[in-house]
Amino acid sequence: MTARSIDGKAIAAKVRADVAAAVKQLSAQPALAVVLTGDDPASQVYVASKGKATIEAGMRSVEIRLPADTTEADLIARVDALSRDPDIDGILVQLPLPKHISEANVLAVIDPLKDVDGLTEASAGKLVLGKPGLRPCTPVGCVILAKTERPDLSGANVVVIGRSILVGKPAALLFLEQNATVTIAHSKTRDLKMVCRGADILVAAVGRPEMVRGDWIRPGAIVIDVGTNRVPAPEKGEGKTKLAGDVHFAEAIEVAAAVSPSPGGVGPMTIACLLRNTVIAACARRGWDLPAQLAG
Ligand SMILES: Nc1nc(=O)c2c([nH]1)NC[C@@H]1CN(c3ccc(C(=O)N[C@@H](CCC(=O)O)C(=O)O)cc3)C=[N+]21
Repeated sequence: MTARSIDGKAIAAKVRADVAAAVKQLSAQPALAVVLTGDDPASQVYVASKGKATIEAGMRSVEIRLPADTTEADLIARVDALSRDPDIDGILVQLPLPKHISEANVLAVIDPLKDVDGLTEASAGKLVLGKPGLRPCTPVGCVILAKTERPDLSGANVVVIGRSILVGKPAALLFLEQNATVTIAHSKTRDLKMVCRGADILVAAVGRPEMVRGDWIRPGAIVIDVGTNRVPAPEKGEGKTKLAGDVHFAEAIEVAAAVSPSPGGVGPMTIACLLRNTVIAACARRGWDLPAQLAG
């Protein structure tokens, strides 16, 4: 059996079209600020695609690139200035930050009303409590992709590999909100392969290229690959690299019912959800009605 490859690009294009139509109805242009500190490879990929998508959706993109040796105090001052700037609607501080900077201290100065990444204590608290709020983009993208294959996730066994604040933890809570039975697996999980084999929906968010092999997957499962890893690609020429997911795609596609590939799956959805959150944040903060395209 060969599985379906879930077309994240096409599904994201639909979300982006809705966002662009919504933006046209607003009385001013929302602005999204992105702060990139240092040179994490997954973050570089993200920045490249994001600015372009923001402008295509009719919004303003502000990009702040800081060197890896930026001090925590400097970064906090920059983020704080964005929080106070009335013309900025969304703030995204790219993670991971360089080791000498406390992520918690930096995230703490993001105005929760501008928290389009859903990473502040206010947003995380709302997610845990089941209150409406800005939800993290990548996890929302995972749920949307899973639902294209299985619209009712109620009672599904979901295994999330990875417990990061950016993906694993919020993804688990969002699947729980869909009434799934959720397991969070991680580096200390015993017999990880067998845990994964119990999954109807397997979400891989570990950051280890092709770690999930065919025999980790239950026949007929839905596999969502969140990994964005840069790996050497000598076939493309010396010193060249390519993107690889956390899932061994060629093996997975032989076992699963559907596989969301990386690239081409969750990545484009992350960007689409970020644009969507920016419009939602702008409307809430500025007291505008949320255009119908983004309601619900
Ligand atoms: N605060 C924060 N929020 C994030 O959401 C966040 C972050 N930090 N740090 C870095 C990671 C990584 N990330 C990606 C998003 C989209 C693609 C993406 O669109 N990838 C394309 C590939 C594009 C290409 O081929 O160059 C795809 O998967 O098809 C990749 C990576 C978001 N991240």
